[in-house]
Amino acid sequence: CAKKVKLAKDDTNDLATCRVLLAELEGHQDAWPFLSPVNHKAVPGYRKVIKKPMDFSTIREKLANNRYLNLETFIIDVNLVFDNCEKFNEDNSEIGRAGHNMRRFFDKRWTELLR
Ligand SMILES: Cn1cc(C(=O)NCCN)ccc1=O
Repeated sequence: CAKKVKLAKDDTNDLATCRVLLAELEGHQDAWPFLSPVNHKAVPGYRKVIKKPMDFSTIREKLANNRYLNLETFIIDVNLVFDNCEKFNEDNSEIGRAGHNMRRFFDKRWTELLR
């Protein structure tokens, strides 16, 4: 739009960008541990250790209900998924490795889309 303050970032396409990024995360072959909330009844210790659970289906729900203020608050939730994973899982484990792979993929994609 014309006549905006020069320093303001153009956030017009941020919602579409979040939807694209989330779809790509969900479609990744290593997304399986993160597609739905961790079942804390089936995973001993999870509820006590992880203070703010997050997963891709919860992010999709929040996006659909306009719960993200901007791209940054969306990225904070995506990173929460990976930070929780690192906290609870050994690096050298199936789920730990999936988390590292997904974080690497996400970092690459959002910088490509926004830089
Ligand atoms: C992200 N995460 C997932 C699980 C899990 O068991 N997910 C169900 C996969 N079918 C356990 C711990 C953990 O940190």
